[in-house]
Amino acid sequence: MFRMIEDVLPPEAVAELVAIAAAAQFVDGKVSNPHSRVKNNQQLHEPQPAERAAQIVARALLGNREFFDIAFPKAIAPPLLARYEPGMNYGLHPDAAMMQTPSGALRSDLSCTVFLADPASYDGGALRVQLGSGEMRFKGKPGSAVVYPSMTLHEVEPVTRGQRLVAITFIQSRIADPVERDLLYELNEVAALEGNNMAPENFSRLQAVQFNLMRRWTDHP
Ligand SMILES: O=C(O)CCC(=O)C(=O)O
Ligand SMILES: [Fe+2]
Repeated sequence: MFRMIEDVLPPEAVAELVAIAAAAQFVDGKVSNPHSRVKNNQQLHEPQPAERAAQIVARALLGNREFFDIAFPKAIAPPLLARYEPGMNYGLHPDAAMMQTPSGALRSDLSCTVFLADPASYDGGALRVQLGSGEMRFKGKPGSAVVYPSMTLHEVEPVTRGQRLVAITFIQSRIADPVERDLLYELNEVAALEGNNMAPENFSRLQAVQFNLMRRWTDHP
């Protein structure tokens, strides 16, 4: 499932992240993927500002109802600020299945980019997700986020002007299977939208289906 979520971060949070990025040192993005031959960006590596940035973005995502409903998050990797200057890109790649985080290993089911720069302020730099012989391209406004399956091949197109600043993170979902996750999201949405129009006894039966699918499909702790 591919979802753009608007206004994950309020303008003040975007401004704080932009200020953190402006004041901090960025390093070659290869620090976290030393063997990558396609990663050509920069990332924030100074512990204190990186921690503050991660906290702002993680809190906003986990507090966002739409994100919660779509992702069924069990754990998220500390969001990382990444920067692309003219000439930088991140060539076509899949995201690793397992990642180490301070709170343990995480299986990456969903990937997320939170956009922090005004799309008019840079050229290029779209996130392009390959879908067979088709594609989806995302270049969101500041504070918006795109959530997409980590199993896709995707790339960040070369930036040719300005600076692309984003926060990126990876999410382990309580529902590992993408088809099951999307089915339950749809069912929950329809139940939330139409439940009040149903006879109460039918709504209870529908809820039993929602809850029992959740029991069957979620990872056991
Ligand atoms: O910068 C982005 O939007 C995505 C970067 C990416 O694909 C990654 O870090 O794995
Ligand atoms: Fe990626």
